[in-house]
Amino acid sequence: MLPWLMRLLPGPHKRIIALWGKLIEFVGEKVNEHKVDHDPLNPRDYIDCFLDEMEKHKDDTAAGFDVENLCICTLDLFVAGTETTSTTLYWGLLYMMKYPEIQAKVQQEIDVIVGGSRQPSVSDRDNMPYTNAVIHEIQRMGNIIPINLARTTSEDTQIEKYSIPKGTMVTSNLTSVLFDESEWETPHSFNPGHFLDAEGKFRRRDAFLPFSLGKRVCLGEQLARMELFLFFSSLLQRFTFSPPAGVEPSLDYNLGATHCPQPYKLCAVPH
Ligand code: HEM
Repeated sequence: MLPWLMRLLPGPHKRIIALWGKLIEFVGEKVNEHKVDHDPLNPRDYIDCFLDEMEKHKDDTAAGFDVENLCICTLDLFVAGTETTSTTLYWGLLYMMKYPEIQAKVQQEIDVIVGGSRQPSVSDRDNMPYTNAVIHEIQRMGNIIPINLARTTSEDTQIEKYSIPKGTMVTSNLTSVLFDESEWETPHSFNPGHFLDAEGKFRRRDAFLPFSLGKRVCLGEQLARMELFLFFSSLLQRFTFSPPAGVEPSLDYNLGATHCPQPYKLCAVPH
């Protein structure tokens, strides 16, 4: 927001800007290393593929394939893909401590479908509707990006009676959808039943939008969903999580880059 103003104003954000610069520099070094042995016939990763695109579009400066963009996009993947998934797992373990009966039902499903002799795999997910529903409910209640990311309108836009001029910063309120009282049976309670039909089969819900939607929907949605399933089910396969004796798990949160539970202690007892 107002990047030119932020650069001029003194304050703690200066440190963030400086550290961000260092990270960009680090990625720049990696890009240079890639250039040394880059083989267009054998791209090894995202940086190699981007370098190929740069070569293809070298006469089209408007295409956006330049080193600066490559560094920022590479860093975006790390920034967008780490704290989001870990914060969701923090909420997940917290809710499992708070609702031990739900945790026990997830473990029961894991025991039946996966057993103890192998790790869960993504192909198990379709056979584990309860676990899947619990993960969806963790994401709904966790609501880790409550007002989504800031975007800018690329053209004059009319939404019902509202005219939004080109170049306006807009954010969409994901909280209003994830807790919509006309969509969810018990919007403010942790209830995996939101994602289960009468027969206990998994059911999708249109108002489940933690990854947003549309053209700028989360690029990593499929990866994140895989990670959440694998980490969550593997952890519960091996451990039962409970609060330390005499502690009532608290849903208090910090609101920073994400909506995150306050640091908490848990006991992990082998299952
Ligand atoms: C639980 C995990 C995650 C959640 C809840 C989440 C949520 C979101 C949301 C709400 C947006 C903004 C969409 C919009 O502006 O309308 C977004 C964007 C994005 N996410 Fe995720 N995300 C998660 C994990 C990941 C992962 C694992 C990656 C990749 C490694 C990733 C990469 C991105 C990128 C690159 C964007 C920007 C897309 C663009 O600007 O077009 N995310 N994410």
